[in-house]
This record gives sequence, structure tokens and C-alpha cells, in this order.
Amino acid sequence: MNKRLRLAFLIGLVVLVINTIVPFVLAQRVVERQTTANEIAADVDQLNQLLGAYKDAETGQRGFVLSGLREFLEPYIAGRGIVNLLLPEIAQRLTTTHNEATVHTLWQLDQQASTYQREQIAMRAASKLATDEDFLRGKQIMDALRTLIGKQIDDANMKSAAAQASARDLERRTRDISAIIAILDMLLLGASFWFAMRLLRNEQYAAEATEMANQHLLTEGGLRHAAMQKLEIQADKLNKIIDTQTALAQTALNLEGFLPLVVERMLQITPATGAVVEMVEDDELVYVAASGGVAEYVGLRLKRGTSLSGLCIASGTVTISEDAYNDPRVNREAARKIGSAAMVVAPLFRAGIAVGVLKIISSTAHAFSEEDVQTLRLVAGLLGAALGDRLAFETNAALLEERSRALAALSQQQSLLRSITDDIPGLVAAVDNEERFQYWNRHYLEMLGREPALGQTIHEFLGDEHYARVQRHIVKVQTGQSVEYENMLMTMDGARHVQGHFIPQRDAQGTQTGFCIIAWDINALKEREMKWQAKALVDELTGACNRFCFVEMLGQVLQRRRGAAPIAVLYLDIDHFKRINDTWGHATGDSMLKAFADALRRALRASDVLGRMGGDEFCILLDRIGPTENAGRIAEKILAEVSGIHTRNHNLPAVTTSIGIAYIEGPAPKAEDIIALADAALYEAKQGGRNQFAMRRPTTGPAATAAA
Ligand SMILES: Nc1nc2c(ncn2[C@@H]2O[C@H](COP(=O)(O)OP(=O)(O)OP(=O)(O)O)[C@@H](O)[C@H]2O)c(=O)[nH]1
Repeated sequence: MNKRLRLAFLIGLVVLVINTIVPFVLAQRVVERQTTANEIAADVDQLNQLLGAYKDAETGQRGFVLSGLREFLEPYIAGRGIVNLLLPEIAQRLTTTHNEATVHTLWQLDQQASTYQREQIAMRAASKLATDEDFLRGKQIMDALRTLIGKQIDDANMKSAAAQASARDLERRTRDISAIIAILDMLLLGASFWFAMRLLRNEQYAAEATEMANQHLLTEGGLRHAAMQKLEIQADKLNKIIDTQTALAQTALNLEGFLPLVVERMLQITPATGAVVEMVEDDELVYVAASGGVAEYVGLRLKRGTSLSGLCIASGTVTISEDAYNDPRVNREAARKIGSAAMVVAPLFRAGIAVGVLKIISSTAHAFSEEDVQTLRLVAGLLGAALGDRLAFETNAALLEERSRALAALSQQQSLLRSITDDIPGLVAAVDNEERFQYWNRHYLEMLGREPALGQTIHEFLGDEHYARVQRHIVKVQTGQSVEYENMLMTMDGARHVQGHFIPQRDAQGTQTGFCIIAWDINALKEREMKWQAKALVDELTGACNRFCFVEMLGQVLQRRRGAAPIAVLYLDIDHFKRINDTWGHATGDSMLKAFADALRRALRASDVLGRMGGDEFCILLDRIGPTENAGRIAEKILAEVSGIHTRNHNLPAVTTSIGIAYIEGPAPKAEDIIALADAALYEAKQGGRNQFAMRRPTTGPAATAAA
């Protein structure tokens, strides 16, 4: 069964149940309450009758009335325990009579009695009262009973009235509920009816929709079949286009090869009777490839402005002329000449510029469909892409050639650089900003017996000790400054002097990319220089300082001299040296000069400076000499040593010397003036007879002369 119908049935069933059972139950309850009220009213009536009878009865008849009263009261006594109420009242009344013993007995019994016994006692008391001739007492008791029972009656009456009111209320509510149920009934029935109608209508709609769907499916089926056929045709066309693309690829971008191929293929995939590729040349369009009815016109030139093709190029969109003979945009004369009654022209783009057109023509007007236009557009796109590829190919080829040239040039430059740097008799290397070797020449291997690895750092290559010696130069070059330095380098031939240059390297934008290292061996140069330096300062014959050196050293001593520390400069000359030369020969003269210098050295401290001023003249600088006596003592020592030359070397004649002393204490004159002062003192010593010394002070003139 339909789900909705089942629901409607269920709702109806619920309505029926409510409609039947609820009023029934309510009516039952109304009847029950009315019955209870009627019963209570009947009881009350009977009691009233009994009480009235008792009141009106003769003494002899009262027992009969009370017995009826007892019967009436029994269900109340049993059910509601009225004896419990009556008994104390009855006992109270009885105490006023003379039958006290009976009352006492009754009272005691009452204390211990069960409910049943109390009933019995009450009955007996009532019977006794009934036989009592004292009407007044009986009347009093009956009044009391009436009061008590009347209260019960009042309660019963109230309850009866309440029950009746409740019954009426219930009756009214039942009516109300019935009315509501009836309304609900109607509503539900209406809803069920509406629902059922709705269901029916929906089913009708469903049937109609099914019918329509079926109809639609039938139509669609037909359409789909037609569409499939159309798709098959399009697929066939696309296959041919793909074939064309493949063929284009196979022509290896040969323009002369693929343009004829395209125009031929257009005849197969469209109803065209001719196809042509026209390319722009200045203000003309040239037929570069043609097929079908226009095949013979290859090479034809037409003015761009007067043709549909020109319009197509200008607009950059596919342009269609369905009836070319009557189309004002078309060069009608030319159209008639080539038999083109309808034509579609698509632009050919190369690098975004329309450079030509692909055109299909037909000898009949309105020959081309929208699909044909689409096909033309596709092939034109293909052709444009091929033209672009051709362009890209040509560009790539040019770039490749350029790159090859650049690479060749680079390679040439590199070999040139290699040959140049390898020929340089020194170390040449390039490092990046992280001090990693990028390039080095073969002299690393030749000179050091090892070479860096690509990417190895200078630190790694040189080791800690050597790196520490060049680190400050590296720091400097990394700030962009060229650095020149001299250093000792451990080579295959031992430690050698090298002169190094660090030169910053920059890229085209001027950013530093690292630095270049050039270092060459200057060991020989250095040694020569040292030799020259030595020669320049030292007298070769005697090993003493030359004059220049002595003056320099005297100048330095004067410069660093503090306070008035005395110094002395001694000027010495071998006495009659000329005679030695003349007598013993020049060689002996030289030997004498050497022996003389040695004798002087023996008389001096290591810190004293000995200089040969020229010929047989020598100077001695005594720094921190102390008092003048010290200078005199040294002079005497010298005189003694010189006189011992012959004793030491018998090949040399005995000689003496004269000594001039310049003693400086306090402010000192210039070096040359001090020497002149000493020379002046020497003159004095010579004048004094030789083999002695004379001393002078700057300010005092001749200070002292002493003979040996
Ligand atoms: N053998 C030798 N003789 C030299 C050299 N240089 C200078 N002489 C000579 O030393 C001599 C110096 O003589 P003087 O100092 O002028 O005179 P002297 O003979 O020493 O006499 P006095 O100085 O007055 O005692 C000259 O004959 C120079 O030719 C040298 O390097 N070797």
C-alpha cells in the first residue's frame, strides 16, 4: 500500500477510537456519580423518617423504631466507625441516670473493647435507652443522636450536591469535548479528504510527468542519435586535423612543405572547392599556397585594402561572406575570376600579429556551415602555431648559434686565461666571498707540491698558522680594497719570501663576488736587497758601519736620548798610515785596517757602535758613557789594543792611533756637529804628538788632552 494512504488510514482509525470511546467513558462516569448522589439522598430520607418516627412514637414503640434506626446505622457504624463517636456521648448521658453500675460496666468495657464489642455495647445502651421510661432522658439522647447524625446527613447532602454539581460539570465538559471532537473529526476528515485528493492529483501529475519524460526521452534519443552522427562527423574532421598536425610536424617546419599540405587538407575536411594561404607582403596579399579550383593562382597578388582577406587581417577575426558575388566587402571581380561564390577567411597569427590568412572558398553561395567555420578556425590556429614554432625554431637556432659562439669564446678565453696564468711564474687563484677556491693555476702544484680542491677554503688550504698571517689582509680585501703584502711561504724549496696581492673581484653590477690572489716568489730579490742593504750600511773591508750608517745611528741615539745622559763620540786615525801603505804595500795596509778595527772592537762593549768614516779614519759611539773619566779609560784601552796589533800579528808593523773625543753632557748638538767636534779633538791629539787622545765638550772648547 502507498505510504501516504497508510498514514491517512491510521489517522482515520485514531479519530474513530477517540470519537467512540471517550464519550462512552465520560457518560459512564456521569452515571456513576449520579447513582452515588441518589443513594446518599435516599439514605438521608430514610434516616429522617426514622428519627421522625422515633420522636413521634410511644414509649413502647420506640424500641421498634430504634431497632430500625440501628439497622439503618449498621453500615455506617461498620464502615465509618460512628460508634466511636456515639459511645462517649451515650456514656456521658448515662452517668446522669441512677443506673450507674451499668454505666460503669459499660465504660470499663468500652476502655478495653474491640470495635465489635463497642458496637455491641452501643446497641445494648441504645436498647436500654429504648426501654427507659424516662422519655425526657430518651429525648435528650435522641436529640444528641439527631445532632450527630444530622451532621452526617449534612455532610452527605453536601457531598450529594457536590456529586451532582460534578456530574453536571462533567456532563457539560463531555458535551464540550464531544463538540471539539466533532470539529476535530470534521477537520481530520477534511484533511484526509484533501490529502487523498492531493495524492490522487500527484499520481496524476506523476503519470503525466512519466508520459512527458517518456516523450522527452524519445525525442532526446532521436536528438542523441543525430548528435552522435554529428559527433562522428566532427571526430572524423578532427582526426583529419590531427593528421594535418602530424603531417606538419613531419615537414620539420618547412614552410614550403606544410602550406600546400594544409590547403589540400581543407578540401577534405570542409565542403570547400578551393583553399588558399595568403601572406602579407607590404600592402599586398600573396597566394603562397592554393588548392582545388584556385590551385593555379599561386603567386597571385591582390591589394589588401580591396579584399575580404585584407579586412580579415585588419580586424583579426574570422570573416565570412556567404554570398561573395553580392557582398560589397568583397573584391567581386576577383571573386568571379576565381569562382568564389562563398568564402570564409581566418587570420594567421605569428607572435600576436596577423601575418596572413587561411581562406576556403566554394563555387556555390551559402556553402559553409558553422562547423566548417569552426574547422577553419582550428586549422588556422594550427597553422599559426606552426608559423610561431617556425619562428621560435628560427629564434632558438639563432640563440643556439649565439650561445655556441659565446661558449666557444668563453672556452677560448678560459684556455687563454689558463695558458696566461699557467705561464705566470707565480700563484694565481680566485676565491669567492666565502674564501673558497674557484680557480687556481698550475704553479700551486709546482711551487707548493699541492693544490687546493675546488670549493676548499683558504683556511683549510693554508692551515691555522699560515692563515693567521694573512687573515688581516683577507679582511681588508673583503672590504673592497686591494691589498699588497709580503710573507714567508713554505714551498717545495723551503721557506721563501713571497709577495702577495689580493684584488677584489666584482660582477657587472659592481657587487663583490670574491677576490683574486696573485703571489710570486721574491726570495732572490729579497736576498739581493738584503745584500745591497748590508753593503750600503757596512764597510766591506772592516765590517764596521760606513759613515752614512754611523751618522744615522748617532742620530737615532740622540733622538731617543733622555735628559742629560752623557754620550761620547771618538774620532780615530791610524798614525802615519800612509807610510804603511807606502812601505808594506796596499794589501798590508788593508790588513792593517782590518786588524785595527778588530783591535777597536776588543776595546769596546757590544752596544758601542764602530764606524769607518773613510780611509784610516774610524768613529766610535759610546752611549750612556757616564763621567768623562770613563771615556778617557776607553780611549786608553783602545790605545793599548792598537799598540798590541803587531804582537798579535807579526806580519803587521807596530802602529799607534790618535783619538779625538767629543763628550756630550746636557743638550746635544746635531750628529754631524758632534762628529766635527770629535774630529777637532783628534786634530788636537795629532798636534799633541799622536798616540794619545784629546777630549772636547761642545760649549767649553778644548776640555782635556791626555797622552798615552
Ligand atoms: N791600504 C789602504 N789604504 C788606504 C785606504 N783608504 C785610504 N788609504 C790611504 O790611507 C792614507 C791616509 O793617510 P792620511 O791619514 O792622510 O795621513 P797619515 O799618513 O795617516 O798621517 P796622519 O794621519 O797625519 O798620521 C792615504 O795614503 C790613503 O791612500 C784603504 O782602504 N786601504
